[in-house]
Amino acid sequence: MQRVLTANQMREAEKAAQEQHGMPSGLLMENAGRALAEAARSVSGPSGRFTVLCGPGNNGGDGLVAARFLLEGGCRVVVSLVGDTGKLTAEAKRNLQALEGFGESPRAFEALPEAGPGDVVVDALFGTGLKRAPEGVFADAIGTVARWRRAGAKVVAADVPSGLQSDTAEPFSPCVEADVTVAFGFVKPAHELEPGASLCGDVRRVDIGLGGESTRAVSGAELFRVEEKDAREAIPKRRADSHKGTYGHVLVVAGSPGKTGAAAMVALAALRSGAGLVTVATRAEALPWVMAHSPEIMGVALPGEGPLGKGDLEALKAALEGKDALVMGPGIPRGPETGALIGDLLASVEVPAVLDADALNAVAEDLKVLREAKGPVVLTPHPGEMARLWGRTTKDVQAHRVGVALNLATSLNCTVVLKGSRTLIAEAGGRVFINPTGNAGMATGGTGDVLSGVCGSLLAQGIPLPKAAWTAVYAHGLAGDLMAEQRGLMGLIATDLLVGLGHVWTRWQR
Ligand SMILES: NC(=O)C1=CN([C@@H]2O[C@H](COP(=O)(O)OP(=O)(O)OC[C@H]3O[C@@H](n4cnc5c(N)ncnc54)[C@H](O)[C@@H]3O)[C@@H](O)[C@H]2O)[C@H](O)CC1
Ligand SMILES: [K+]
Repeated sequence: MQRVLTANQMREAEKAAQEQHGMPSGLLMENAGRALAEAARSVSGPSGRFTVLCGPGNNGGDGLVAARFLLEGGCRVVVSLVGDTGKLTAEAKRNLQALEGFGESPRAFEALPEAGPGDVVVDALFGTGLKRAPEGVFADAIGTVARWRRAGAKVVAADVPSGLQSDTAEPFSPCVEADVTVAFGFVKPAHELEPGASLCGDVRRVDIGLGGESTRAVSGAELFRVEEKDAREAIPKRRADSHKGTYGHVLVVAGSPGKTGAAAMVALAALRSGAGLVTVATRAEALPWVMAHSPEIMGVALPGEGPLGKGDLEALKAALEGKDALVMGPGIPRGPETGALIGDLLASVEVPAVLDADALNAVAEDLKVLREAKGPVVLTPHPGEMARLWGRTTKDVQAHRVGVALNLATSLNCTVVLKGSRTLIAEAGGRVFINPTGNAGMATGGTGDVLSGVCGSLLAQGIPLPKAAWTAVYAHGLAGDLMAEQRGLMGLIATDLLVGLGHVWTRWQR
Protein backbone atom coordinates (compact mmCIF):
# COMPACT_ATOMS: atom_id res chain seq x y z
CA MET A 1 0.00 0.00 0.00
CA GLN A 2 1.21 3.51 -0.72
CA ARG A 3 0.14 6.28 1.67
CA VAL A 4 -1.60 9.17 -0.08
CA LEU A 5 -1.20 12.40 1.90
CA THR A 6 -3.20 15.61 1.77
CA ALA A 7 -1.45 18.98 1.81
CA ASN A 8 -2.00 19.34 5.56
CA GLN A 9 -0.80 15.81 6.20
CA MET A 10 2.32 16.58 4.15
CA ARG A 11 2.97 19.63 6.29
CA GLU A 12 2.45 17.56 9.45
CA ALA A 13 4.81 14.88 8.16
CA GLU A 14 7.40 17.50 7.21
CA LYS A 15 7.09 19.06 10.68
CA ALA A 16 7.46 15.66 12.37
CA ALA A 17 10.52 14.89 10.27
CA GLN A 18 12.10 18.17 11.30
CA GLU A 19 11.11 18.26 14.96
CA GLN A 20 11.17 14.60 15.91
CA HIS A 21 13.67 13.13 13.52
CA GLY A 22 16.07 16.06 13.14
CA MET A 23 15.60 16.40 9.39
CA PRO A 24 16.54 19.97 8.42
CA SER A 25 13.87 21.49 6.16
CA GLY A 26 16.51 22.71 3.77
CA LEU A 27 17.54 19.12 3.16
CA LEU A 28 13.98 18.15 2.17
CA MET A 29 14.05 20.88 -0.47
CA GLU A 30 17.56 19.89 -1.57
CA ASN A 31 16.45 16.29 -2.02
CA ALA A 32 13.28 17.39 -3.83
CA GLY A 33 15.20 19.67 -6.18
CA ARG A 34 17.78 17.03 -6.96
CA ALA A 35 15.06 14.49 -7.85
CA LEU A 36 13.30 17.11 -9.93
CA ALA A 37 16.51 17.78 -11.88
CA GLU A 38 17.04 14.04 -12.46
CA ALA A 39 13.47 13.67 -13.78
CA ALA A 40 13.92 16.70 -16.04
CA ARG A 41 17.12 15.28 -17.51
CA SER A 42 15.41 11.93 -18.10
CA VAL A 43 12.97 13.48 -20.56
CA SER A 44 15.28 15.85 -22.44
CA GLY A 45 17.03 15.53 -25.74
CA PRO A 46 20.85 15.98 -25.75
CA SER A 47 20.61 19.55 -26.95
CA GLY A 48 17.69 20.33 -24.70
CA ARG A 49 17.43 23.58 -22.86
CA PHE A 50 15.80 23.61 -19.43
CA THR A 51 13.41 26.43 -18.61
CA VAL A 52 12.62 26.49 -14.88
CA LEU A 53 9.60 28.55 -13.81
CA CYS A 54 9.59 29.21 -10.05
CA GLY A 55 6.65 30.46 -8.00
CA PRO A 56 6.74 32.36 -4.71
CA GLY A 57 6.71 29.42 -2.29
CA ASN A 58 8.63 26.26 -1.52
CA ASN A 59 7.54 24.70 -4.78
CA GLY A 60 9.49 27.54 -6.38
CA GLY A 61 12.32 26.72 -4.03
CA ASP A 62 12.37 23.16 -5.36
CA GLY A 63 12.69 24.64 -8.83
CA LEU A 64 15.65 26.80 -7.83
CA VAL A 65 17.42 23.75 -6.39
CA ALA A 66 16.68 21.78 -9.54
CA ALA A 67 18.07 24.62 -11.68
CA ARG A 68 21.29 24.55 -9.67
CA PHE A 69 21.68 20.79 -10.10
CA LEU A 70 21.01 21.09 -13.83
CA LEU A 71 23.64 23.83 -14.11
CA GLU A 72 26.06 21.71 -12.08
CA GLY A 73 25.44 18.91 -14.56
CA GLY A 74 26.47 21.18 -17.43
CA CYS A 75 22.96 21.68 -18.80
CA ARG A 76 21.70 24.85 -20.51
CA VAL A 77 19.34 26.42 -17.99
CA VAL A 78 17.19 29.54 -17.89
CA VAL A 79 15.25 30.39 -14.74
CA SER A 80 12.42 32.80 -14.08
CA LEU A 81 10.90 33.84 -10.77
CA VAL A 82 7.21 34.44 -11.48
CA GLY A 83 5.24 36.79 -9.24
CA ASP A 84 6.33 38.90 -6.32
CA THR A 85 9.88 37.76 -5.50
CA GLY A 86 9.60 39.69 -2.25
CA LYS A 87 7.39 36.88 -0.93
CA LEU A 88 9.93 34.09 -1.42
CA THR A 89 10.11 31.70 1.56
CA ALA A 90 13.38 31.71 3.50
CA GLU A 91 14.39 28.36 2.01
CA ALA A 92 13.63 29.57 -1.50
CA LYS A 93 15.62 32.78 -0.87
CA ARG A 94 18.62 30.73 0.26
CA ASN A 95 18.43 28.69 -2.90
CA LEU A 96 18.15 31.81 -5.01
CA GLN A 97 21.47 32.98 -3.57
CA ALA A 98 22.97 29.55 -4.16
CA LEU A 99 21.81 29.66 -7.77
CA GLU A 100 23.32 33.08 -8.30
CA GLY A 101 26.51 31.59 -6.94
CA PHE A 102 26.42 29.41 -10.04
CA GLY A 103 26.27 32.49 -12.20
CA GLU A 104 22.66 32.15 -13.21
CA SER A 105 20.28 34.92 -12.26
CA PRO A 106 16.56 34.59 -12.78
CA ARG A 107 15.28 36.42 -15.85
CA ALA A 108 12.05 38.30 -16.36
CA PHE A 109 9.42 35.90 -17.59
CA GLU A 110 8.89 37.98 -20.72
CA ALA A 111 12.60 37.70 -21.57
CA LEU A 112 12.59 33.90 -21.62
CA PRO A 113 13.45 32.25 -24.97
CA GLU A 114 10.71 30.14 -26.58
CA ALA A 115 10.81 26.43 -25.72
CA GLY A 116 10.15 23.69 -28.26
CA PRO A 117 11.07 20.13 -29.32
CA GLY A 118 13.92 18.67 -27.22
CA ASP A 119 13.49 21.32 -24.53
CA VAL A 120 12.17 20.74 -21.00
CA VAL A 121 9.99 23.12 -19.00
CA VAL A 122 10.09 22.61 -15.23
CA ASP A 123 6.86 23.75 -13.61
CA ALA A 124 7.71 24.89 -10.09
CA LEU A 125 5.06 27.59 -9.80
CA PHE A 126 2.71 26.02 -7.27
CA GLY A 127 2.55 22.75 -5.39
CA THR A 128 0.47 21.79 -2.37
CA GLY A 129 0.21 25.42 -1.35
CA LEU A 130 -2.10 26.43 -4.20
CA LYS A 131 -5.06 28.21 -2.69
CA ARG A 132 -7.05 29.71 -5.56
CA ALA A 133 -7.19 29.91 -9.32
CA PRO A 134 -3.92 31.22 -10.75
CA GLU A 135 -4.36 34.75 -12.08
CA GLY A 136 -2.30 37.49 -13.72
CA VAL A 137 1.34 36.59 -14.34
CA PHE A 138 0.77 33.07 -12.97
CA ALA A 139 -2.07 32.42 -15.41
CA ASP A 140 0.08 33.85 -18.21
CA ALA A 141 2.95 31.57 -17.23
CA ILE A 142 0.69 28.51 -17.22
CA GLY A 143 -0.66 29.52 -20.62
CA THR A 144 2.88 29.84 -21.93
CA VAL A 145 3.78 26.40 -20.58
CA ALA A 146 0.81 24.97 -22.48
CA ARG A 147 1.95 26.75 -25.66
CA TRP A 148 5.50 25.45 -25.28
CA ARG A 149 4.15 21.95 -24.72
CA ARG A 150 2.06 22.20 -27.87
CA ALA A 151 5.28 23.29 -29.65
CA GLY A 152 6.94 20.05 -28.54
CA ALA A 153 8.61 20.82 -25.23
CA LYS A 154 8.27 18.28 -22.41
CA VAL A 155 6.76 19.52 -19.14
CA VAL A 156 7.98 18.19 -15.77
CA ALA A 157 5.88 19.32 -12.79
CA ALA A 158 7.34 19.78 -9.31
CA ASP A 159 5.12 17.87 -6.88
CA VAL A 160 1.79 18.85 -8.49
CA PRO A 161 1.03 20.41 -11.89
CA SER A 162 0.43 24.08 -11.11
CA GLY A 163 -3.23 24.93 -11.03
CA LEU A 164 -4.24 21.45 -9.86
CA GLN A 165 -5.67 21.27 -6.35
CA SER A 166 -3.64 18.73 -4.44
CA ASP A 167 -6.41 17.46 -2.14
CA THR A 168 -9.45 17.42 -4.40
CA ALA A 169 -7.69 16.52 -7.67
CA GLU A 170 -9.77 19.26 -9.28
CA PRO A 171 -7.95 21.65 -11.63
CA PHE A 172 -8.44 25.38 -11.56
CA SER A 173 -8.41 27.11 -14.93
CA PRO A 174 -5.73 27.44 -16.16
CA CYS A 175 -3.84 24.37 -15.09
CA VAL A 176 -0.56 22.85 -16.27
CA GLU A 177 -0.74 19.51 -18.07
CA ALA A 178 2.51 17.61 -17.42
CA ASP A 179 4.35 14.77 -19.11
CA VAL A 180 5.98 13.83 -15.82
CA THR A 181 5.07 14.80 -12.25
CA VAL A 182 7.64 14.30 -9.50
CA ALA A 183 5.73 13.61 -6.26
CA PHE A 184 7.87 14.59 -3.28
CA GLY A 185 7.80 12.14 -0.37
CA PHE A 186 4.28 10.80 -0.83
CA VAL A 187 1.70 10.78 -3.59
CA LYS A 188 -1.21 13.16 -3.08
CA PRO A 189 -4.90 12.74 -4.00
CA ALA A 190 -4.21 14.87 -7.11
CA HIS A 191 -1.94 12.10 -8.40
CA GLU A 192 -4.39 9.29 -7.72
CA LEU A 193 -7.89 10.63 -8.34
CA GLU A 194 -9.48 11.97 -11.52
CA PRO A 195 -9.46 14.40 -13.17
CA GLY A 196 -6.13 15.32 -11.57
CA ALA A 197 -4.42 12.03 -12.30
CA SER A 198 -4.84 12.53 -16.06
CA LEU A 199 -3.12 15.93 -15.88
CA CYS A 200 -0.03 14.56 -14.11
CA GLY A 201 1.32 12.32 -16.85
CA ASP A 202 3.80 9.78 -15.50
CA VAL A 203 3.78 10.20 -11.68
CA ARG A 204 7.19 9.47 -10.16
CA ARG A 205 7.14 9.37 -6.38
CA VAL A 206 10.57 10.15 -4.89
CA ASP A 207 11.91 9.89 -1.34
CA ILE A 208 13.11 13.19 0.05
CA GLY A 209 13.78 12.18 3.65
CA LEU A 210 10.25 11.85 5.05
CA GLY A 211 10.46 8.35 6.49
CA GLY A 212 7.36 6.28 7.21
CA GLU A 213 7.72 7.29 10.87
CA SER A 214 6.85 10.87 9.97
CA THR A 215 3.38 9.80 8.81
CA ARG A 216 2.59 8.36 12.24
CA ALA A 217 1.81 11.86 13.41
CA VAL A 218 -0.54 12.88 10.62
CA SER A 219 -4.21 13.47 11.39
CA GLY A 220 -7.32 12.97 9.31
CA ALA A 221 -8.49 10.19 7.02
CA GLU A 222 -5.87 7.63 6.10
CA LEU A 223 -5.73 7.32 2.31
CA PHE A 224 -3.89 4.49 0.57
CA ARG A 225 -3.23 3.49 -3.04
CA VAL A 226 -3.71 -0.25 -3.57
CA GLU A 227 -0.74 -1.90 -5.27
CA GLU A 228 -0.67 -5.21 -7.14
CA LYS A 229 1.36 -6.98 -4.47
CA ASP A 230 -1.27 -6.13 -1.85
CA ALA A 231 -4.03 -7.77 -3.90
CA ARG A 232 -1.89 -10.71 -4.95
CA GLU A 233 -0.90 -11.46 -1.34
CA ALA A 234 -4.57 -11.47 -0.29
CA ILE A 235 -5.30 -14.54 -2.39
CA PRO A 236 -4.76 -17.69 -0.29
CA LYS A 237 -2.50 -20.40 -1.64
CA ARG A 238 -4.55 -23.50 -2.57
CA ARG A 239 -3.65 -26.62 -0.60
CA ALA A 240 -3.52 -29.95 -2.44
CA ASP A 241 -5.85 -31.60 0.04
CA SER A 242 -8.59 -28.97 -0.30
CA HIS A 243 -12.09 -29.60 -1.63
CA LYS A 244 -14.92 -27.42 -2.96
CA GLY A 245 -16.23 -26.89 0.55
CA THR A 246 -12.90 -25.25 1.40
CA TYR A 247 -13.67 -22.39 -0.95
CA GLY A 248 -17.11 -21.50 0.25
CA HIS A 249 -20.62 -21.39 -1.11
CA VAL A 250 -22.04 -18.10 -2.38
CA LEU A 251 -25.76 -17.38 -2.46
CA VAL A 252 -26.68 -14.95 -5.23
CA VAL A 253 -30.08 -13.26 -4.91
CA ALA A 254 -30.44 -11.63 -8.30
CA GLY A 255 -32.26 -11.71 -11.59
CA SER A 256 -35.78 -11.22 -12.86
CA PRO A 257 -37.44 -11.64 -16.28
CA GLY A 258 -35.38 -9.62 -18.76
CA LYS A 259 -32.51 -9.36 -16.30
CA THR A 260 -31.52 -13.00 -15.87
CA GLY A 261 -28.10 -12.27 -17.36
CA ALA A 262 -27.24 -10.12 -14.34
CA ALA A 263 -27.72 -13.10 -12.02
CA ALA A 264 -25.68 -15.33 -14.32
CA MET A 265 -22.81 -12.81 -14.44
CA VAL A 266 -22.71 -12.55 -10.65
CA ALA A 267 -22.72 -16.34 -10.34
CA LEU A 268 -20.09 -16.91 -13.04
CA ALA A 269 -17.86 -14.18 -11.60
CA ALA A 270 -18.08 -15.86 -8.20
CA LEU A 271 -17.18 -19.24 -9.71
CA ARG A 272 -14.41 -17.76 -11.86
CA SER A 273 -13.00 -16.12 -8.71
CA GLY A 274 -12.61 -19.39 -6.86
CA ALA A 275 -15.81 -20.01 -4.90
CA GLY A 276 -16.43 -23.72 -4.41
CA LEU A 277 -20.17 -23.53 -5.07
CA VAL A 278 -22.65 -20.91 -6.21
CA THR A 279 -26.44 -20.98 -5.88
CA VAL A 280 -28.76 -18.41 -7.43
CA ALA A 281 -32.06 -17.69 -5.65
CA THR A 282 -34.61 -16.01 -7.90
CA ARG A 283 -38.24 -16.27 -8.92
CA ALA A 284 -39.23 -19.56 -10.62
CA GLU A 285 -40.04 -17.75 -13.87
CA ALA A 286 -36.45 -16.48 -14.12
CA LEU A 287 -34.50 -19.41 -12.68
CA PRO A 288 -34.28 -21.67 -15.77
CA TRP A 289 -32.91 -18.78 -17.82
CA VAL A 290 -30.22 -18.08 -15.24
CA MET A 291 -29.16 -21.69 -14.88
CA ALA A 292 -29.07 -22.21 -18.62
CA HIS A 293 -25.95 -20.04 -18.77
CA SER A 294 -23.75 -22.65 -17.13
CA PRO A 295 -24.09 -26.14 -15.65
CA GLU A 296 -21.99 -25.03 -12.67
CA ILE A 297 -24.73 -22.68 -11.48
CA MET A 298 -27.13 -24.20 -8.94
CA GLY A 299 -30.54 -22.68 -8.34
CA VAL A 300 -33.36 -22.33 -5.84
CA ALA A 301 -36.75 -20.91 -6.84
CA LEU A 302 -38.20 -18.24 -4.55
CA PRO A 303 -41.92 -19.06 -4.21
CA GLY A 304 -44.37 -16.34 -5.14
CA GLU A 305 -44.07 -13.74 -7.82
CA GLY A 306 -43.38 -10.09 -8.35
CA PRO A 307 -41.16 -7.79 -6.26
CA LEU A 308 -39.12 -9.21 -3.37
CA GLY A 309 -40.79 -8.44 -0.06
CA LYS A 310 -41.26 -9.60 3.50
CA GLY A 311 -43.01 -12.75 2.27
CA ASP A 312 -39.66 -13.91 0.90
CA LEU A 313 -37.79 -13.71 4.21
CA GLU A 314 -38.21 -17.33 5.32
CA ALA A 315 -37.33 -18.73 1.88
CA LEU A 316 -34.19 -16.57 1.76
CA LYS A 317 -33.16 -17.53 5.29
CA ALA A 318 -33.55 -21.18 4.29
CA ALA A 319 -31.57 -20.59 1.09
CA LEU A 320 -28.77 -19.01 3.19
CA GLU A 321 -28.40 -22.15 5.32
CA GLY A 322 -24.86 -23.46 4.84
CA LYS A 323 -23.78 -20.51 2.73
CA ASP A 324 -20.62 -18.46 3.32
CA ALA A 325 -21.49 -15.21 1.60
CA LEU A 326 -24.47 -13.40 0.10
CA VAL A 327 -24.55 -11.21 -3.00
CA MET A 328 -27.89 -9.44 -3.48
CA GLY A 329 -29.25 -6.92 -5.90
CA PRO A 330 -28.38 -7.18 -9.59
CA GLY A 331 -31.61 -7.37 -11.55
CA ILE A 332 -33.82 -8.21 -8.56
CA PRO A 333 -37.54 -7.40 -8.79
CA ARG A 334 -37.65 -4.39 -6.43
CA GLY A 335 -40.79 -3.21 -4.65
CA PRO A 336 -41.81 -1.11 -1.64
CA GLU A 337 -40.97 -3.89 0.84
CA THR A 338 -37.60 -4.90 -0.61
CA GLY A 339 -35.59 -2.58 1.66
CA ALA A 340 -37.27 -3.89 4.79
CA LEU A 341 -36.76 -7.47 3.59
CA ILE A 342 -33.03 -6.84 3.15
CA GLY A 343 -32.84 -5.31 6.63
CA ASP A 344 -34.67 -8.26 8.20
CA LEU A 345 -32.56 -10.79 6.30
CA LEU A 346 -29.22 -9.18 7.29
CA ALA A 347 -30.43 -8.93 10.89
CA SER A 348 -31.00 -12.67 10.99
CA VAL A 349 -27.86 -14.08 9.35
CA GLU A 350 -24.15 -13.57 10.03
CA VAL A 351 -22.66 -14.25 6.60
CA PRO A 352 -20.88 -11.35 4.89
CA ALA A 353 -23.20 -9.65 2.42
CA VAL A 354 -22.56 -7.64 -0.75
CA LEU A 355 -25.42 -5.29 -1.69
CA ASP A 356 -25.36 -3.97 -5.24
CA ALA A 357 -27.64 -2.34 -7.82
CA ASP A 358 -31.33 -2.58 -6.90
CA ALA A 359 -30.58 -3.78 -3.38
CA LEU A 360 -28.86 -0.41 -2.87
CA ASN A 361 -31.78 1.47 -4.37
CA ALA A 362 -34.08 -0.49 -2.04
CA VAL A 363 -32.18 0.35 1.16
CA ALA A 364 -31.62 3.95 0.02
CA GLU A 365 -35.24 4.56 0.95
CA ASP A 366 -34.40 3.89 4.61
CA LEU A 367 -30.75 3.26 5.47
CA LYS A 368 -31.68 2.45 9.06
CA VAL A 369 -32.66 -1.06 7.92
CA LEU A 370 -28.91 -1.83 7.71
CA ARG A 371 -28.17 -0.90 11.31
CA GLU A 372 -29.20 -4.33 12.64
CA ALA A 373 -27.03 -6.29 10.20
CA LYS A 374 -25.30 -9.12 12.09
CA GLY A 375 -22.57 -9.81 9.58
CA PRO A 376 -20.19 -7.54 7.64
CA VAL A 377 -21.84 -5.60 4.80
CA VAL A 378 -20.28 -4.25 1.60
CA LEU A 379 -22.15 -1.68 -0.49
CA THR A 380 -20.96 -1.37 -4.08
CA PRO A 381 -22.65 1.75 -5.51
CA HIS A 382 -21.77 3.51 -8.73
CA PRO A 383 -21.96 7.31 -8.41
CA GLY A 384 -25.67 7.42 -9.31
CA GLU A 385 -26.57 4.81 -6.71
CA MET A 386 -24.34 6.65 -4.22
CA ALA A 387 -26.27 9.83 -4.93
CA ARG A 388 -29.52 8.05 -4.00
CA LEU A 389 -27.90 6.56 -0.86
CA TRP A 390 -26.53 9.95 0.15
CA GLY A 391 -29.51 12.04 -0.93
CA ARG A 392 -27.51 14.39 -3.14
CA THR A 393 -26.78 14.72 -6.87
CA THR A 394 -24.30 12.53 -8.72
CA LYS A 395 -22.28 15.70 -9.43
CA ASP A 396 -22.01 16.32 -5.66
CA VAL A 397 -20.86 12.75 -5.13
CA GLN A 398 -18.16 13.01 -7.78
CA ALA A 399 -16.91 16.27 -6.31
CA HIS A 400 -16.47 14.73 -2.85
CA ARG A 401 -15.82 11.05 -3.53
CA VAL A 402 -13.50 10.34 -0.60
CA GLY A 403 -15.61 12.16 1.97
CA VAL A 404 -18.89 10.69 0.73
CA ALA A 405 -17.63 7.11 0.73
CA LEU A 406 -16.00 7.51 4.14
CA ASN A 407 -19.05 9.16 5.71
CA LEU A 408 -21.42 6.44 4.51
CA ALA A 409 -19.08 3.65 5.58
CA THR A 410 -18.64 5.17 9.03
CA SER A 411 -22.31 6.00 9.56
CA LEU A 412 -23.43 2.49 8.59
CA ASN A 413 -20.38 0.69 10.00
CA CYS A 414 -19.90 -1.08 6.68
CA THR A 415 -17.50 -1.12 3.75
CA VAL A 416 -18.38 1.15 0.82
CA VAL A 417 -17.00 0.54 -2.67
CA LEU A 418 -17.65 3.77 -4.60
CA LYS A 419 -17.14 2.73 -8.21
CA GLY A 420 -15.92 4.93 -11.02
CA SER A 421 -12.54 5.91 -12.42
CA ARG A 422 -10.22 5.20 -9.45
CA THR A 423 -12.77 3.24 -7.40
CA LEU A 424 -12.64 3.98 -3.67
CA ILE A 425 -12.95 1.36 -0.93
CA ALA A 426 -13.88 3.03 2.37
CA GLU A 427 -14.03 1.21 5.67
CA ALA A 428 -15.82 2.38 8.77
CA GLY A 429 -13.30 4.12 10.97
CA GLY A 430 -11.25 6.04 8.52
CA ARG A 431 -9.13 4.17 6.00
CA VAL A 432 -9.89 4.76 2.32
CA PHE A 433 -8.20 2.70 -0.40
CA ILE A 434 -7.81 4.04 -3.95
CA ASN A 435 -7.85 1.50 -6.76
CA PRO A 436 -5.60 2.31 -9.73
CA THR A 437 -6.76 -0.42 -12.16
CA GLY A 438 -9.60 -0.37 -14.69
CA ASN A 439 -10.44 1.66 -17.76
CA ALA A 440 -13.21 3.38 -19.68
CA GLY A 441 -13.88 0.19 -21.64
CA MET A 442 -15.53 -1.16 -18.51
CA ALA A 443 -18.33 1.39 -18.77
CA THR A 444 -20.64 -1.30 -20.18
CA GLY A 445 -23.61 -3.17 -18.76
CA GLY A 446 -22.87 -6.01 -16.35
CA THR A 447 -19.37 -5.08 -15.20
CA GLY A 448 -20.81 -4.10 -11.81
CA ASP A 449 -22.56 -7.47 -11.58
CA VAL A 450 -19.22 -9.16 -12.20
CA LEU A 451 -17.54 -7.08 -9.47
CA SER A 452 -20.19 -8.00 -6.90
CA GLY A 453 -19.67 -11.67 -7.76
CA VAL A 454 -15.89 -11.39 -7.35
CA CYS A 455 -16.32 -9.63 -4.00
CA GLY A 456 -18.81 -12.23 -2.71
CA SER A 457 -16.53 -15.01 -3.87
CA LEU A 458 -13.49 -13.73 -1.98
CA LEU A 459 -15.60 -13.20 1.13
CA ALA A 460 -16.93 -16.79 0.86
CA GLN A 461 -13.29 -17.95 0.72
CA GLY A 462 -12.67 -16.34 4.08
CA ILE A 463 -10.79 -13.22 3.01
CA PRO A 464 -11.81 -10.54 5.51
CA LEU A 465 -12.96 -6.99 4.82
CA PRO A 466 -11.75 -4.52 3.72
CA LYS A 467 -9.06 -6.73 2.08
CA ALA A 468 -11.65 -8.80 0.18
CA ALA A 469 -13.18 -5.61 -1.23
CA TRP A 470 -10.02 -3.88 -2.41
CA THR A 471 -8.63 -7.14 -3.76
CA ALA A 472 -11.84 -7.79 -5.72
CA VAL A 473 -11.81 -4.24 -7.08
CA TYR A 474 -8.12 -4.44 -8.03
CA ALA A 475 -8.50 -7.84 -9.73
CA HIS A 476 -11.69 -6.76 -11.52
CA GLY A 477 -9.99 -3.63 -12.88
CA LEU A 478 -6.85 -5.52 -13.86
CA ALA A 479 -9.01 -8.08 -15.68
CA GLY A 480 -10.52 -5.17 -17.57
CA ASP A 481 -7.10 -3.74 -18.39
CA LEU A 482 -5.82 -7.08 -19.69
CA MET A 483 -8.94 -7.67 -21.78
CA ALA A 484 -9.07 -4.12 -23.16
CA GLU A 485 -5.73 -4.89 -24.82
CA GLN A 486 -7.43 -7.65 -26.79
CA ARG A 487 -10.93 -6.27 -27.29
CA GLY A 488 -10.29 -2.53 -27.36
CA LEU A 489 -11.98 -0.04 -25.06
CA MET A 490 -15.00 -0.01 -27.38
CA GLY A 491 -15.29 -3.76 -27.79
CA LEU A 492 -14.94 -4.81 -24.15
CA ILE A 493 -18.09 -6.34 -22.62
CA ALA A 494 -18.79 -7.59 -19.10
CA THR A 495 -18.39 -11.33 -19.80
CA ASP A 496 -14.89 -10.60 -21.19
CA LEU A 497 -13.98 -9.88 -17.56
CA LEU A 498 -14.71 -13.53 -16.71
CA VAL A 499 -11.89 -14.43 -19.10
CA GLY A 500 -9.72 -11.59 -17.81
CA LEU A 501 -10.11 -12.80 -14.24
CA GLY A 502 -8.53 -16.08 -15.30
CA HIS A 503 -5.49 -14.18 -16.57
CA VAL A 504 -5.29 -12.30 -13.25
CA TRP A 505 -5.43 -15.40 -11.05
CA THR A 506 -2.88 -17.11 -13.31
CA ARG A 507 -0.59 -14.07 -12.96
CA TRP A 508 -0.98 -14.15 -9.17
CA GLN A 509 -0.88 -17.91 -8.70
CA ARG A 510 1.69 -18.89 -6.06
N1 LIG B 1 5.87 19.04 2.31
C1 LIG B 1 7.11 18.60 2.05
O1 LIG B 1 7.55 17.61 2.57
C2 LIG B 1 7.95 19.37 1.12
C3 LIG B 1 7.36 20.37 0.34
N2 LIG B 1 8.12 21.08 -0.50
C4 LIG B 1 7.59 21.83 -1.60
O2 LIG B 1 6.80 22.83 -1.02
C5 LIG B 1 5.55 22.89 -1.73
C6 LIG B 1 4.55 23.58 -0.88
O3 LIG B 1 5.10 24.86 -0.69
P1 LIG B 1 4.24 26.08 -0.14
O4 LIG B 1 5.22 27.14 0.13
O5 LIG B 1 3.35 25.60 0.93
O6 LIG B 1 3.29 26.54 -1.34
P2 LIG B 1 3.46 26.49 -2.87
O7 LIG B 1 4.90 26.66 -3.24
O8 LIG B 1 2.79 25.29 -3.41
O9 LIG B 1 2.60 27.79 -3.32
C7 LIG B 1 3.24 29.00 -3.38
C8 LIG B 1 2.64 30.06 -2.52
O10 LIG B 1 1.82 30.82 -3.37
C9 LIG B 1 0.68 31.34 -2.69
N3 LIG B 1 -0.42 31.01 -3.57
C10 LIG B 1 -1.26 29.98 -3.52
N4 LIG B 1 -2.14 30.01 -4.53
C11 LIG B 1 -1.84 31.13 -5.24
C12 LIG B 1 -2.38 31.72 -6.41
N5 LIG B 1 -3.41 31.16 -7.07
N6 LIG B 1 -1.85 32.88 -6.87
C13 LIG B 1 -0.80 33.43 -6.21
N7 LIG B 1 -0.21 32.92 -5.10
C14 LIG B 1 -0.75 31.77 -4.64
C15 LIG B 1 0.59 30.64 -1.37
O11 LIG B 1 0.73 31.59 -0.38
C16 LIG B 1 1.76 29.66 -1.37
O12 LIG B 1 2.52 29.81 -0.21
C17 LIG B 1 5.30 21.46 -2.07
O13 LIG B 1 4.38 21.28 -3.11
C18 LIG B 1 6.70 20.98 -2.48
O14 LIG B 1 6.95 21.29 -3.83
C19 LIG B 1 9.53 21.15 -0.14
O15 LIG B 1 10.29 21.92 -0.89
C20 LIG B 1 10.00 19.72 -0.18
C21 LIG B 1 9.35 19.01 1.01
K1 LIG C 1 4.27 22.61 -9.69
